[in-house]
Amino acid sequence: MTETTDSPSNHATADLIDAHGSEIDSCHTQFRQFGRHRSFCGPVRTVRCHEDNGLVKEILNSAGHGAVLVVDGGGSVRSALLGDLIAAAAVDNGWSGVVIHGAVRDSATLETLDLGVKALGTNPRKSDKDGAGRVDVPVTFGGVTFNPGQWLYSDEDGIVVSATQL
Ligand SMILES: O=C([O-])CC(=O)C(=O)O
Repeated sequence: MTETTDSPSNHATADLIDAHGSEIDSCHTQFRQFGRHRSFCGPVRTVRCHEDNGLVKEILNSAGHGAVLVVDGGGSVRSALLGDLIAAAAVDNGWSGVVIHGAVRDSATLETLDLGVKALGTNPRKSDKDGAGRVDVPVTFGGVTFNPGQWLYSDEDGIVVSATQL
């Protein structure tokens, strides 16, 4: 059987670490999977915010061009930074995934969406929408600094980040 070269299945994180371990970083945060896409990859965009998802909503409502939005919510699970409506907008706008160092809600619906979603956990409480935070700045968690423009590969085993597309 022939597999296409851009299939995420060719980018198992364990294989990437075995092949490129000294050049790529592996995030040690233990995320849960939420979206229907268990394997996803793409160039990194970032948001840093705290219990306010105004910027997350704005960015995921703009064209994603196959990118992965990495949201550093400071690890707070006191409110959700993503729910089903914003996630559906991300699908419509061509994002491949969202990694949230924080919480999501509407998790049953997230399971049905053609999107990769990783987050620490869930909380039904919604976040503020003041738009406080920063866009496309380096963000750090799980021993990894995620820089806009790097490539992120995610699957059931974890998340790895490379300076270039692998
Ligand atoms: O609006 C929010 O804060 C999150 C949410 O519930 C959604 O995306 O549907």
